[in-house]
Amino acid sequence: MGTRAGVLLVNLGTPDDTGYRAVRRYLSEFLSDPRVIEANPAIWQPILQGVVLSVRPQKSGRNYARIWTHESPLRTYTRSQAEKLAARLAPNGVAVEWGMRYGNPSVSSAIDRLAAQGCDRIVLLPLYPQYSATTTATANDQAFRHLMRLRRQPAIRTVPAFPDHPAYIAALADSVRAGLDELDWTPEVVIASFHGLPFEYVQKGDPYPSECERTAAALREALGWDSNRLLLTYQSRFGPKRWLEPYTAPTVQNLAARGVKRIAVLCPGFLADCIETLDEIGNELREEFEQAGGEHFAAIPCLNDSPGCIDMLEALSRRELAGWVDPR
Ligand SMILES: C=CC1=C(C)c2cc3[nH]c(cc4nc(cc5[nH]c(cc1n2)c(C)c5CCC(=O)O)C(CCC(=O)O)=C4C)c(C)c3C=C
Ligand SMILES: [Fe+2]
Ligand SMILES: [Fe+2]
Repeated sequence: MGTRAGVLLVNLGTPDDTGYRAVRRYLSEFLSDPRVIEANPAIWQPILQGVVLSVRPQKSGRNYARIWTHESPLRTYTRSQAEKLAARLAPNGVAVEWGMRYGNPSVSSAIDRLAAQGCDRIVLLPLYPQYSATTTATANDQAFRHLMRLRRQPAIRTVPAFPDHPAYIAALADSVRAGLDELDWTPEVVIASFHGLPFEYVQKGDPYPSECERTAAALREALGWDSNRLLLTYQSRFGPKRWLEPYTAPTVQNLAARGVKRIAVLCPGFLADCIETLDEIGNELREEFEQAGGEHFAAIPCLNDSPGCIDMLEALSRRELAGWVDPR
């Protein structure tokens, strides 16, 4: 058997459909991950399986239905990113697969598909620019859990988070310029809204907020903007505890209350549009801004499968493939 390298893109995951059962199954897997909810399972599981999963899937399912195409957008974009990256790396004989930490296609099945293509060396690329134990680490955990069951284990390299990688920042800056060029108005303020995290996780050592700040700082520099023009906020608070601040929604409502009429919002922590960007920002936040007196609201799309995003994935992959395949 020769040697072959493969790249595995790992994203968060998404329900198979918007119905109660599928959303419940997905949320149950997601919210049972001890990397995500760091509570004692003996206490958390009864709460999760009881009150949380009897109410939340209905509400989430309705929200998913508002953004659903023939499937979840997160799945469409992650698949397309993998296909386009595969075309870039095929000349070097590198295989590319994609998997989801929760739901389908699973990380295990993706590793098996790479092995079936002869890959004995795998680059694991979690699709999160900013490191968090709740995302990056659990994506890698899931891959290693599968390797524990393999007699013939591939060699593995994990791609570190890339909060200010030049190709990432260039793609983001281009996406902001393109998003604003489409408007016939100019935003007074642009908001970079990142997914939030319980504050306690940061106190325990999760470096996530400083990674978000690195991204915001690099993006400001690329655009020539200061911190009044590009604000950093955190969205998607879940549960009663304190999460990272400032929260996105109250920030936007305060801006409107202070007379700001025109804002644009981007979500740099998400490489693919999903419920959090299309619905929570594109629908809910827009309504909240308008109800508070705002007049113009633009949601800038995620990098998705844009050429800039594929350039970035290719650069990250090639750096980690060094020594495994001939450069270019
Ligand atoms: C305690 C709960 C959660 C933590 C911690 C958390 C961290 C976290 N999540 C993302 C990226 C995504 N999250 C998405 C959806 C989502 N997240 C939570 C909860 C926590 N996330 C829930 C309950 C949900 C489901 C949606 C809902 O019911 O409203 C998604 C979108 C998935 C999709 O199908 O579209 C992404 C992507 C990051 C980056 C992060 C920590 C940094
Ligand atoms: Fe989340
Ligand atoms: Fe949300």
